Amino acid sequence: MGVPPGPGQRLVGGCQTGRGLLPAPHKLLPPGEEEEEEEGEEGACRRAGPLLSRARMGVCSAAPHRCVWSRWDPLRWLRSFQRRTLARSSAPGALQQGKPPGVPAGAVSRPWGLRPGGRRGLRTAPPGSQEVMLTSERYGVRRLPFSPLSDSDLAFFEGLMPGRVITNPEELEPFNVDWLRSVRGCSKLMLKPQTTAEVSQVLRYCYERNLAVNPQGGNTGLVGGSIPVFDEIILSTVLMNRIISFDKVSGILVCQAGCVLEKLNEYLEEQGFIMPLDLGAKGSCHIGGNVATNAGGLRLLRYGSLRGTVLGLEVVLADGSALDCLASLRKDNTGYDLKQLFIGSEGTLGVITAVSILCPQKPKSVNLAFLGCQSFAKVLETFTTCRAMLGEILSAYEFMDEKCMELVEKHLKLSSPVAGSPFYVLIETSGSSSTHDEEKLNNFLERAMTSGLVTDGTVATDDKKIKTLWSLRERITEALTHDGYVYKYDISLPVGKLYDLVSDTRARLGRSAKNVVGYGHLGDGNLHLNITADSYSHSLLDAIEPFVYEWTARHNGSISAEHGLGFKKKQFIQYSKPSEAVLLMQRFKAMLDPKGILNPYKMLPSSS
Ligand SMILES: O=C(O)CC[C@@H](O)C(=O)O
Ligand SMILES: [Zn+2]
Repeated sequence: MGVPPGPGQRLVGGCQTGRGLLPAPHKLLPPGEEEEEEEGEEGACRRAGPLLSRARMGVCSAAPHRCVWSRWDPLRWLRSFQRRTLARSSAPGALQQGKPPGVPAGAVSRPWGLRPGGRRGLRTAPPGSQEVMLTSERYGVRRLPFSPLSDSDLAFFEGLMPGRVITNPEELEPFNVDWLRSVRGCSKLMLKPQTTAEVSQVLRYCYERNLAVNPQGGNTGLVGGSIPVFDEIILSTVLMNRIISFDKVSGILVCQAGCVLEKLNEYLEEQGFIMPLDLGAKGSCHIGGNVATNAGGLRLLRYGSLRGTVLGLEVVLADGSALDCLASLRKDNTGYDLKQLFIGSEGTLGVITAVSILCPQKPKSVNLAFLGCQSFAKVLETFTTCRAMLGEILSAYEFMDEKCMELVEKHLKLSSPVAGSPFYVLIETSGSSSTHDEEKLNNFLERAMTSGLVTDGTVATDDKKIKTLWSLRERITEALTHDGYVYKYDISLPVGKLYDLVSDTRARLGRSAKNVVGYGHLGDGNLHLNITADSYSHSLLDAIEPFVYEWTARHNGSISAEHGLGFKKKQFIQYSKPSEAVLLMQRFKAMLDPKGILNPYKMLPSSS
């Protein structure tokens, strides 16, 4: 299904390097330009769709095959894009079966570089083989007076869930260290319940015995919230992975907390639906953990936060009592909305065992534009323009700076089809009519290019290319871990100020940091400021904190947009919440967990 070349244009077919053929059209060359043949091995070129490039020549070094793109008139391309849209819309059965970002059904991604099944393991070379320092030593934490684990405790748990009681230190190791290799605990026991009743029995026992418990999902958190600080018992949701029900009429899914986000999405896609959230960690993270941290991710701009899409929860409280608020209703105004207390409570108030969640229809048409901007002001103006012109079909607006792209290329060997700009934006549309969506996207792109908001770019409309482009953004976190020790900041700010924090931090740290990068969910006003160094250093940390938090508070931002406070940020909550609010949170904690056994040392400051 080729696309007819526009007047004066020659269509250059797929990358014809032996057997590896990219579906035509691969690229469009203006008249008079010769395609440069590059030496390359067999294989498919991973470059995304047609390029919008202003007078530039570059080489896509996607291994193992290399291809070339050439000088190019964006408007000519746009016109050809419009013609294709029209041609497609008049063809029978022209609806494009687009896919949302992420992996095609059946494929297993390795987000965060994780192996499935909750075991950490890097897709690429490990970021560092050094031993991770114990959190208690690095941060000077004192153990609270919980009971130590006894042989009779082990005998009780073994009797309760035979074969699902892990005590082997080697087996426990990956669950005692976070994926970033920045915090480490020394738990001697991990339990793998399968049912809510088992979670209930475990907690009842722990509560009576005064044993501390660390709930853990896919262990993909970035603030040390799911790793024990001392010897807390790890309560894993890994075997609680059953889908309980899905109602195709309402789109409401009910499932256990340990279901992996990507698996849920695959299950829903088969029924014509998707999960309302999508994260880089989707291949490993558990829905219970997503809800416990109120994870945001890449689709929040379109489908809103979990505070809106989660309709009900089942939670086991610290004393073992189960709270069944697993409603599957869009509307329910009977009393306080208790589930909201547990969403984002990071396992400190109860253990989420099941979730009821509202899922949107799978969009029939998805397009992705990856564009280069010459300044952050242009990134902002591009956002306001696309929001106005794309309206309801806009489903993601992500940005990243050139440093991010450099690191993704350097450490992961991914190649970007668009280069040479200080900023990049990724704009996704999701809708129900490809003709309508492409027309809107065309109009927007034309405006963005003719007005100079965007100087370079590419557009993808098929699943594979969309996925390739998304990985440039989704794998930044992974690339950063290969750059050294990473200091992470997940900040909400008035969108106009978003990048000032990156520039100010860069200027402040000078050469003491290896790299200071900024990227994130611009459409949600969420910046991911990441700083890398060869290794962890107290003095660098002192130069960053509390500077970043003070800066954020001064600009009315939040020091945790979507990652939570976990262990690493809990002492800084006052930069975003007044002391009265923190006090009230501590009172809720004391009421629901009077002995403080649930995820101790996390989220709330040690003393107010
Ligand atoms: O690594 C980070 O700082 C951000 C991770 C994640 O929230 C993302 O948006 O990619
Ligand atoms: Zn994020």
